[in-house]
Amino acid sequence: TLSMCGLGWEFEKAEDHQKNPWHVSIKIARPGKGLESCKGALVSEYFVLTAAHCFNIDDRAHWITVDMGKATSVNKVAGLWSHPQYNVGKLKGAGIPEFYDYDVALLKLTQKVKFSFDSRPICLPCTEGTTRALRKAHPQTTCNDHKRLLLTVGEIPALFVHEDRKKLERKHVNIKNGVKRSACEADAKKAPLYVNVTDVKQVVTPRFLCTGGIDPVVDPNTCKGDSGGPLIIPKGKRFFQVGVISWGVFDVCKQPKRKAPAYARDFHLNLFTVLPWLREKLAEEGLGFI
Ligand SMILES: CO[C@H]1CCN(Cc2c(C)cc(C)c3[nH]ccc23)[C@H](CO)C1
Repeated sequence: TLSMCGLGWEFEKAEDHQKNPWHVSIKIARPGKGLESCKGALVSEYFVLTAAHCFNIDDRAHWITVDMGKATSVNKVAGLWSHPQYNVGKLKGAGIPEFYDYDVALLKLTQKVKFSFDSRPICLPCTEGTTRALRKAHPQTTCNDHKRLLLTVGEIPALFVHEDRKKLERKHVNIKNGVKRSACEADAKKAPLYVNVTDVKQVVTPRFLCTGGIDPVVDPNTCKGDSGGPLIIPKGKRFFQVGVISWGVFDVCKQPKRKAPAYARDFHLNLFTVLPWLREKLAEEGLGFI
């Protein structure tokens, strides 16, 4: 059957993971180095989409586990593919210690996920599932139509999910995709590691979507632990992933008492900018890329 992507159970009594059935928690247990955690989104029967910066070059698949919220099982990982153009140290020579361009990765699970109330994939751009979910299912629907419908020019209402002690909280933000975009991106220079940045375009490449700040409204900010989670556009009771949480200027979880400054912005990898890589890696998943 054609599994419906991006469908969450909206009943008030529904469990968090039934409301956000794509949300996964990723743990990396490096021998002798403790535990690192990130978030991700289930995007097909075998694949989870997350951020490349969650992993090191020498991380092994068998150090990674994926938790979908069911108390019982965690999933083991058969493979890890970071985007080939991701290179965190690329600008070290220019005094820029961390570079987040192309910050996206796919994990392949060892077992196929049986879709259920609390495990179901989110809709990805330029797939048949998204065409159906957008109710634009006339055969001529193109990938550009998806972009036009999802990434409208202006402020785009979006959300991400923050996980706090197993509780999932939806955080509502605005993607600055119009006249407010350059102000959003300019605040990247306020990040602690970016004191040597002369032109913000060195670190905010065309691969990013920008949220946060206080204009038009105060946006909640991401924490380091939110890395890899999906940036989601809700549309007509369905949920579409347009970004991957990549990095932020200010980690609100590090200083929970402190109010986030107006320059606290968050940057997300725009999935429309990595479609060839997504198509290639997910070619066998039956997502029907258009
Ligand atoms: C360029 O300099 C900054 C890069 C990233 N930042 C850490 C960080 C990461 C890695 C990932 C996500 C999702 C974050 N959300 C908020 C902070 C934050 C720190 C600032 O806290 C330094």
